[in-house]
Amino acid sequence: MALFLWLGSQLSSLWSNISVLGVFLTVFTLLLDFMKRRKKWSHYPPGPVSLPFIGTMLSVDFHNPAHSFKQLQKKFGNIYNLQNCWTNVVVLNGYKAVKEALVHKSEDFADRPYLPIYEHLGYGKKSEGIVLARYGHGWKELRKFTLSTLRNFGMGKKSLEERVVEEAGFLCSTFKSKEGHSFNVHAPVNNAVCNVICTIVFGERFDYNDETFHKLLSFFENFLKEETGFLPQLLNVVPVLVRIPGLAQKIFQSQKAFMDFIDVLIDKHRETWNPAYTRDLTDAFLKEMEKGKEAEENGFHYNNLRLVAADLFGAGSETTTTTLRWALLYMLLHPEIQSKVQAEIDKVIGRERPPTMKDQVSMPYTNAVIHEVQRYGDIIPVGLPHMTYRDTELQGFFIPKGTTIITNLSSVLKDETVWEKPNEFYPEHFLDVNGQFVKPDAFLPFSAGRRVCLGEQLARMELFLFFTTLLQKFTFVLPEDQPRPREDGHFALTNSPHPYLLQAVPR
Ligand code: HEM
Repeated sequence: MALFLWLGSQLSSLWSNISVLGVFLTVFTLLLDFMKRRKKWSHYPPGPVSLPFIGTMLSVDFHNPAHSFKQLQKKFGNIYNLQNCWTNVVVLNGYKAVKEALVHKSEDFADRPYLPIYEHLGYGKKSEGIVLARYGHGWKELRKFTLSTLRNFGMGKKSLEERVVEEAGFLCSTFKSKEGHSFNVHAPVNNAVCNVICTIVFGERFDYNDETFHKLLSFFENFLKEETGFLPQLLNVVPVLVRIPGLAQKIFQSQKAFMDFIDVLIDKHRETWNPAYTRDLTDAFLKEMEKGKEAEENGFHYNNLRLVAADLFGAGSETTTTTLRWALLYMLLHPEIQSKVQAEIDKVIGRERPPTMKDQVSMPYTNAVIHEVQRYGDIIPVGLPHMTYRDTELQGFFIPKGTTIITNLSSVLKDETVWEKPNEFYPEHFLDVNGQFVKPDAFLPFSAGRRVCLGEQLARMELFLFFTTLLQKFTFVLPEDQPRPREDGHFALTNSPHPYLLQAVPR
């Protein structure tokens, strides 16, 4: 009995000790969390109340961040702060704030935050590719190399232009094979756009019916879905979670499969490599790698080759495909605009000769329509995350080094202080009173400054050549049995149209 009493008293004292310890730990953790979230700076941008541990993450719908950012802009103004757990985030809204940061203070805002969710793909301190690379020597070297290689392969010159025109021909044949029946343009347009990147990176294109090609494209589509929503955001700011063995591979299966695919293509390529003859970007990269230690230190090693190839696929395919899908959707919704574009094509190019980039200057209306598709389609609404490279100041606010910056491009492309009809499809935004093409400064779908889209020239060439070739050969109509397509988009890093069907009637 005495033993039981003694045990009981020991247990109760242990329990009260545990309780005290628990209370102490809770208070300590809350205090630590409070200290980490406390802003010690004066003139820091305002923002919503930050909750323990999760900060302001509940203030943002990560499936539609542009909408949340717009609501927060109404409350806190053009520059406000958010807190993803303990990561400081500042969101920039409207043309003035975004331009001042990206253009006038370009270097201050040129860094990228480190994103641990990509570690399982081989991304790390010495292998960053271009898109996610921290601002510095390695990024500069790879960006310079990629830009000059693209240029040498004809970016802005005739040979790449010819390849795009040829690909537009294949795309037209696929549309023609539908014989006027309703179909979804997503897959064929994606095939055509991916083939342009494939030609640049691996020197070859795929047949649209190729099984391997279909697999690659479906991995990539899921790749984007996997990095959308609350969970990836959480894993990026609490990296210890993403480093739990096997977890990233499980959550990001398609990303891994996509990367494995890139590895197979590079390995196949290496087998047939001849240093005397550069076929494509992979060959040019392999040649740099041969230059030895210095080249390796500049970032020319195998892992970066995989990441640069993946970057070009990632950044260059979905973006252009989505823009073209919006373009055809707007033609269905605005047949009178489609007719005006076709009239200009008939006048300047005719029905037979393929379009060339030289035609662009003589086609202000078509050019205005393509620009308006990019503005209104708003395909990368919240840009890619930047990070401050040093302490800086913006419109009277202090922003410390290492702050994650969101450049809300949607708020620029639809800035009510700049555009006459921000929420309508209105090609006249890009025409002067004489019907000549003009480009307002707030046209920033490719962003601006040091991290401006590296593929802008290529993308603009693809948009012009694919769009004019398609409208030269077909009139796009809404099938009678189909509802009017939705004009609002679906967000998964890009803002893309909901699936729709059309009929391509040969002209
Ligand atoms: C309509 C098509 C496209 C749009 C709207 C677009 C838009 C963008 C945007 C908004 C960024 C982020 C810039 C920033 O961080 O401020 C970006 C970055 C980038 N884009 Fe594009 N892009 C398009 C096509 C392409 C193509 C075809 C390529 C490839 C050849 C490409 C390669 C890149 C790369 C490599 C970056 C990262 C640049 C860096 O961090 O230095 N893009 N793009």
